[in-house]
Amino acid sequence: MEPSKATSPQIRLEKITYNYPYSDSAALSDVDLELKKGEFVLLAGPSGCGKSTLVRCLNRLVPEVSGGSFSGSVLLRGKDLKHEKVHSLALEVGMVFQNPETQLFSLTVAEDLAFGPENLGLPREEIRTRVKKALKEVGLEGLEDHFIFTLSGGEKQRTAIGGNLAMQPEILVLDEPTSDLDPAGTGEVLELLKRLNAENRTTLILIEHKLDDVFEMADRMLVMDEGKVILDGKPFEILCREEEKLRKLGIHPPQLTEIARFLGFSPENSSIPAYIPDYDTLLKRLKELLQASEVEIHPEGHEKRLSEVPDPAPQPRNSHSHVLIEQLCYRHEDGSETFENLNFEIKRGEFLALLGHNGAGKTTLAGHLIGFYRPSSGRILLDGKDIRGYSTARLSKKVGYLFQNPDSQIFTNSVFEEVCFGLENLGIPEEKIKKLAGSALEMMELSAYRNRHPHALSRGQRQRLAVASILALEPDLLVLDEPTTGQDRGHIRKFLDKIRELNRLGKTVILITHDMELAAEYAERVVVMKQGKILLDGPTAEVFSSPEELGAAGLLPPLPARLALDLRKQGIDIPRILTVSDLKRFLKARCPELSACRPMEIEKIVEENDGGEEVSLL
Ligand SMILES: Nc1ncnc2c1ncn2[C@@H]1O[C@H](COP(=O)(O)OP(=O)(O)OP(=O)(O)O)[C@@H](O)[C@H]1O
Ligand SMILES: Nc1ncnc2c1ncn2[C@@H]1O[C@H](COP(=O)(O)OP(=O)(O)OP(=O)(O)O)[C@@H](O)[C@H]1O
Repeated sequence: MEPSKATSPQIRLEKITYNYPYSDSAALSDVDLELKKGEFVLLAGPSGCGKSTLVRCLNRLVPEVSGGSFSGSVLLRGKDLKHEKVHSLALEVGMVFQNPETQLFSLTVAEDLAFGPENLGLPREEIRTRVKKALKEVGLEGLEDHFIFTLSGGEKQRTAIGGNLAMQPEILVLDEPTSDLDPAGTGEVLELLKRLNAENRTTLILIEHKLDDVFEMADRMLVMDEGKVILDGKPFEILCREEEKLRKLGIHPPQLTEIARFLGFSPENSSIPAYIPDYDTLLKRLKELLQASEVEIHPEGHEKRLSEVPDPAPQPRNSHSHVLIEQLCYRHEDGSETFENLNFEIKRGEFLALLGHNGAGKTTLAGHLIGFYRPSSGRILLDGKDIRGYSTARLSKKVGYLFQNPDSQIFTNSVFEEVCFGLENLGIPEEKIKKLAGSALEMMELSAYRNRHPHALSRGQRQRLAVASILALEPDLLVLDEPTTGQDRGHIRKFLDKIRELNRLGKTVILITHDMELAAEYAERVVVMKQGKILLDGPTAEVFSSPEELGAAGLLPPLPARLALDLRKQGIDIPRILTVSDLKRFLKARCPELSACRPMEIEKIVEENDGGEEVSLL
């Protein structure tokens, strides 16, 4: 939707500068910004750059609740919000926070959705209608009477979004609303946002680190750094033109733009209008390029060679069992069954990604390894020993468990104390504790915050703190439950590179994630769960070559894997591919002219290859 120049701004921020209490560095610095009604704005920026702080100015959480020193004005439809109270703005500005648990107050899902409308004093019938509609919109029909504390992470996130929808606000701010959702759930929520924006003209501000699913939907992208808005424009243009700058900030381009740009679909030349190619266009372009290069390299035909392409050689594996789960059955207190006779083995030194839809049982399974859950029947062996009699404290020496929500594992009053906490419990000498804690903080780029209260960190910083606390303990088995929430891609990669290094030194890693791109890049084995059962289990390339089975679990292979699969189906000679880097490497080897040409030159190649057919890529 093109923002109309004629309409006056719905929101206007004038010269906003803000410092949190006791903080000498500004979280926001001289921000001027206008948003029009009905705009769909994507707000990106490295972890800690001020995104959450900025949006909290819109409903006066900053500074009314946060305190600190604030200057400048926030105007909503021309009205200065200076004298407004947070609760009075709830009808106008809805906010879905990063951590859904901070905004779920009621006992059951339906009660939580009704909470806002009840506070507005709406008639009973109207409340019922709104709740029913919101339940449907967020896909929680059937779960209305479930207790909030029994919901999986993704189900909680849907409840938080539903609660806001029931309020029908004019402006909806969503802080990483899909970070805990499975790919199918993410698709549903994004469709919903598109509909709200198109049909109700709800102004949307979406904060996201992973841009793949959202950059095409937004009209406008804002990029922040160090408390300032540094880029403002159309998402595809910013992502292509400013790729280097964004990468330096830790904002990685979506896979689609990275591949598109490599293939020459790019608005870098300002005389060319921005054009986002869709999946089929990329597929067609790749097919053309690879067919042309096949004729050159293998004029005799390609069928034979497809079978010659070897799949990645299986990694030699240590056969020593690290985790052995035998006939595991687990029932929650309410009698609902998550596992029935589950069998599963993880070898020492494996890097395994555990995938599955929301509520599949991933967290429940992982929680058994640290004693949060105890089998109803069956047993779990760690290094051949039954852990039945082991306390969680004892298990935590062997198993480093990173919670889905970092706030669940932060106990102390300073960043440094937090990292020392676990080490002290292990009775390690003080000097060694200081050393281990110092290097874990450095690894997670948190040394500058060592004296700060953990809750005065941004969400991404808190997540990194939780990781630092675990890495300092140097456990043999690392269980990372969605460790990427709230992190910018730069920090995610640094962190996972570090985890990979530890894995190469012999640590076993279980990565629970909804991010297929990261699973494809880092894991050597992928296990897919569906409703408490293991649906797929195998080497990563093999699992991501089974789109139908993955689809049954609500998952989709990452874009480069899908492209390669579809090309193979069309008889093109291409091996299994998992990452954009693999795809680029393969294309560079097969079509050397591609890496050498710039966008305008690509246009020429297309004209030549198409033999006169008018297909303009740009
Ligand atoms: N309560 C607080 N007291 C002091 N400083 C704070 C507080 N909350 C946040 N900050 C700091 O303000 C800066 C901006 O934080 P903010 O949460 O707005 O960042 P963000 O861009 O939303 O980060 P993320 O992507 O990690 O959520 C960060 O440097 C953070 O450490
Ligand atoms: N205390 C509980 N009582 C009853 N049911 C529960 C309880 N805790 C979890 N469940 C249910 O068990 C199922 C598995 O939950 P789990 O948190 O393991 O899923 P998950 O695969 O980790 O999901 P997500 O990706 O959303 O985090 C879900 O349907 C959840 O609603």
